[in-house]
Amino acid sequence: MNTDFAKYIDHTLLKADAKKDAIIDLCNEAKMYSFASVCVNPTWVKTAAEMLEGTPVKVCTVIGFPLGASTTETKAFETTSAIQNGATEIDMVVNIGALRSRDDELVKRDIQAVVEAAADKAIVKVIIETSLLTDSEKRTACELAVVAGADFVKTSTGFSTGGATVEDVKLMRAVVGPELGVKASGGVRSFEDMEQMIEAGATRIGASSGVQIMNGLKSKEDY
Ligand SMILES: O=C[C@H](O)COP(=O)(O)O
Repeated sequence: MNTDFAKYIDHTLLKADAKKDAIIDLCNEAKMYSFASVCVNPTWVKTAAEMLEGTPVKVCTVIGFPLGASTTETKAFETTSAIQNGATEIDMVVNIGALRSRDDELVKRDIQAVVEAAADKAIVKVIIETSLLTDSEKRTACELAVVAGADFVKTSTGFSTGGATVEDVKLMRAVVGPELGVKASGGVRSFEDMEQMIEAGATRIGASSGVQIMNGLKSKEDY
């Protein structure tokens, strides 16, 4: 386990009403704590990239977010545009309806289009939205993400009926094997939550509570 816990965290602000000041604060916090990335909506990628230029903090954005119901062409265009604006991490939402309809070919093609658009300029994490899926659908989504060439699978948007659970992270890790990334996101609020997700197999944490999580670590160390 990497004990540099900050490097697990994608410091996230995806709320629709997030103002520019809040995005600037997010970037400053990410620099201060040396988080892995900031995760912002596409409209804020350019601002974040300018603020974080020359720092190790990456710019992550979301594609087909939060429903996953955009067309494949739209997701590919969003990806190209985000990369042009400075994103190097792409968190796409899988086509949940197609997955649940067992249209595995569309689900795979959708992911492949984003992977191809990202090429060697960005990594791709596939949000499968576990709270809406059966365990069998979770497994299928992870298998298709692997076949389609994704770099990570990710539990949740944080905008649906539920977030990350230890059981789902374990299931996803078991399906994708030891090499692919697994990102736990949605409802990770404390250092203890993060530790449990890492123990279960998560290699990245998506959280809007990144500072709170790190303060929890500090309290533990000071104890
Ligand atoms: O990773 C993306 C999620 O929206 C973060 O969810 P959260 O706000 O519950 O931490």
